[in-house]
Amino acid sequence: MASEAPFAKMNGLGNEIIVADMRGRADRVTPAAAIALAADTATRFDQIMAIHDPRTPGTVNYIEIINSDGTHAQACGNGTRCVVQALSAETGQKVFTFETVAGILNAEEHEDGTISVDMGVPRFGWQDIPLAEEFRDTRAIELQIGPIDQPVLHSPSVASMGNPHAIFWVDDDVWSYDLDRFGPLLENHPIFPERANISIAQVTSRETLNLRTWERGAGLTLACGSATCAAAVSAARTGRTGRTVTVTVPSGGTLKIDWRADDHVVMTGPAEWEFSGSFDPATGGWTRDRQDVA
Ligand SMILES: N[C@H](CCC[C@H](N)C(=O)O)C(=O)O
Repeated sequence: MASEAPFAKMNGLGNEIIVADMRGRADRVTPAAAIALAADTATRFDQIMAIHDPRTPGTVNYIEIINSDGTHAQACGNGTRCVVQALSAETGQKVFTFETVAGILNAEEHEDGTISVDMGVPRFGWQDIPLAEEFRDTRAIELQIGPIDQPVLHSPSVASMGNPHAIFWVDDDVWSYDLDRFGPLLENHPIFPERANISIAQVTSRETLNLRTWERGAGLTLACGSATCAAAVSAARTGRTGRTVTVTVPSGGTLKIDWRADDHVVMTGPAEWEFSGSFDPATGGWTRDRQDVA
């Protein structure tokens, strides 16, 4: 058995995150370990952010992102803020360049403790999402759920923030939809060969949105950073809002999204530490650090 690795249970606006310190070791967090940690109420999480030694000069760490079902994700905005806060608390460093499977990611902790993550450039081509068939205009694709002549949700915008997103626009309260019922059907719809994160968005002004997300591989979450970015850019490119918006997520918190003139999407918000422990990356067996016990 490999030795135990330190971890911190954190959250980004209620998005449940485990930051796993895998620096200085060659093993990986296994899908079995992820599934075991997700099944335990104390360590229940939406994503594990596994911090590994850097692979590329100019980056501080390689980060692997694992969903609660044991599958991998290419992006996790809320988790990235948690990684920044954990590393900043350890080293005092404020500006970071990470590498993920989707590329290079820059992030910065501000004086007030909030953290901005440059989530990169959104992609809108149907092959980039990816979709299973050609759609020239991904601002609204043909996809609906509910009765054929009276769909409950229809014509989502789709976007890639490194990971696939579909955003369904609604006029009324985002809470009036059974996302726990529609989410799994849409996540696994054949139009999305790599599945997709499914969101419902209500535009409340030129600068504000309400958003709920069913996450691929994790289900309903209290916040999803990359979905917030995908919703913000989709709202702007469909003329619903300007390029800077504040998005209210299910936890009641807000994320600020700025789709900059250079096409990069910058997400700003908080991160919160809950407790620390150590775990076995092969099995998910874990213990809480003693100083955390009241
Ligand atoms: N919670 C994450 C997104 C996780 C996306 C993941 N569920 C996927 O498979 O793409 C965030 O804050 O961006």
